[in-house]
Amino acid sequence: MFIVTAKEMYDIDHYTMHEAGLDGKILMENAGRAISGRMEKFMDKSNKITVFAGAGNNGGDGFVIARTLYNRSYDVQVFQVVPDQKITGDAHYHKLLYLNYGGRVFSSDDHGHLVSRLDETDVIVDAMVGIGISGKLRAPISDIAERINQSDATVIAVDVPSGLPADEGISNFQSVQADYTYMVGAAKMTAFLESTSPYYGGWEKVDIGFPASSFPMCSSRELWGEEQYRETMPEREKYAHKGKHGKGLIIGGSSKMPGSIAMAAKASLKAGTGLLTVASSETVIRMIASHCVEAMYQPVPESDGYLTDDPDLSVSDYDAVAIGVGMGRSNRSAAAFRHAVQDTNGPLIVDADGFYHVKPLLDQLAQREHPTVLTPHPGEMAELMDVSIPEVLKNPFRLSAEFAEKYNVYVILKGRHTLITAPDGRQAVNDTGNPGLAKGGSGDVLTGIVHAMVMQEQGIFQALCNACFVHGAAADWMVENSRACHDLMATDVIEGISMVYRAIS
Ligand SMILES: NC(=O)C1=CN([C@@H]2O[C@H](COP(=O)(O)OP(=O)(O)OC[C@H]3O[C@@H](n4cnc5c(N)ncnc54)[C@H](OP(=O)(O)O)[C@@H]3O)[C@@H](O)[C@H]2O)[C@@H](O)CC1
Ligand SMILES: Nc1ncnc2c1ncn2[C@@H]1O[C@H](COP(=O)(O)OP(=O)(O)O)[C@@H](O)[C@H]1O
Ligand SMILES: [K+]
Repeated sequence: MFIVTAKEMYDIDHYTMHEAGLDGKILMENAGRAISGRMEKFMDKSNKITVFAGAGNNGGDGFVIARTLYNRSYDVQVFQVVPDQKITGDAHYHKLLYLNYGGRVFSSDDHGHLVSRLDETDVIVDAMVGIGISGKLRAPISDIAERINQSDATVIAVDVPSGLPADEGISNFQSVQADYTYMVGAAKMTAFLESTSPYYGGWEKVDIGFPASSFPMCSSRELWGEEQYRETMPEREKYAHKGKHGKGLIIGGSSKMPGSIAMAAKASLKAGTGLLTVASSETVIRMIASHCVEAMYQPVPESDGYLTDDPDLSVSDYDAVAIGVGMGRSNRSAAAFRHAVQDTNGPLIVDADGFYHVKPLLDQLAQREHPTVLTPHPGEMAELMDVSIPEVLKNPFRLSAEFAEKYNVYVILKGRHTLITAPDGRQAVNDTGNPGLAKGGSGDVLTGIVHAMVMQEQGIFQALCNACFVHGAAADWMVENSRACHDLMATDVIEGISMVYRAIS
């Protein structure tokens, strides 16, 4: 499923109507029909349905929904939230059809009727404003949005909850709070931002006949889910040997944080790494070796509990190197990062305090021949980019794309909706995971899975998307079957990897 900005959606519309030749009235008919069919799961014939229709094509969708439901004998009324003369074009055509079928349209200026109808309404259809919104909701629609939000009815939004644009970058907004949103044709960016996604309620996408080819032409952003995982995740060959599945190195740990590297190492092995070496201090190795007996261990010197560089550590001998987990921010470790950045001869994954150490090396990352993968959460991303955390949360798509391109890195911006960005601008949002992951150690597990995935036979971008998918799906499986969000531990997530691999292939 593609994720679009308003411009990209309008480009898809334009291509469909003007290149492929499908009439806009038919698109609107398809949208309204698809949504009215699906929303029947929220209601029965005894329910009262009230459609709020605006002036644009979003309102047009509302008139099609009203006609379709009216024609199926539902008790439907439409409240038009703009004067008659504002309804033009395809929306006007569908308003007339609805009237010709016997439907009734009322003005939202008739407050008495509006209030009494809202009191008895079971289902509200919000078709006031879609992706054509500019700025904050204006009166009277802003007042009606408030009334809708106070009502007890089930609120179904058409395309977007009125008040939200498709694009990221907003902070001052007012929106209808939907229980469920039917997004037309493609998912909209704001469905994945922390501040706006809750207004969508549950959601799904409805297909209305846009040519499949129009989406990749206009957007390079997609939602990554089970379908994409199944399509891209490589099978293990019958004659596979351990060398085929990656000889990996993980460098990290400090005496204060020995567990991080243990979890990353276990997750890497669980996720499929053929042969794993853990480079850490002797102190850390003594603490963790019995917890991950499958790994090999390479002691490196330490100072005051922090790793220092070991010039004899042959990072170039490995297929992928992950560095940073549990390492801390001591300048004693800086040389170890320079060494890894200069000499690693394959994908290099940097996580956690590693960002502190690679920030001065970003220009060197840009010159690397092999992929570099950074896995920050929003706080770490803000620090890397010298912007505030609210700025990152407001513009995750744009900031990730700018950073990835500038420094030639892959960025995994972690969160409820983890965003994966390639240096060429491709982006994917991972669909799996739950609040049980909001616990120290979850990120270390992700690093281990990423480390394993980049060594399997798949494109690097797919590998990162599949790593995020497996990480979230493992947590989901555990929460559905044997844990709750409260007690889910990062080590449980490692256990869940097996369940994902067994259940989905
Ligand atoms: N072929 C297609 O195009 C298809 C489009 N589709 C559907 O169309 C939707 C896009 O339609 P669209 O482009 O007509 O814009 P739309 O979202 O209805 O908004 C425009 C209206 O909103 C108003 N308005 C703006 N800002 C406002 C504010 N702050 N506060 C209050 N009002 C505000 C603005 O008023 P004005 O500024 O003109 O006075 C104007 O009346 C899309 O989301 C999908 O549902 C599907 O059917 C598939 C086919
Ligand atoms: N509410 C949530 N829903 C889904 N995934 C989440 C949620 N909270 C955290 N995660 C995931 O958990 C991981 C947390 O990583 P991070 O913050 O680096 O943790 P730590 O460094 O403490 O191990 C990320 O992969 C993130 O996407
Ligand atoms: K809407």
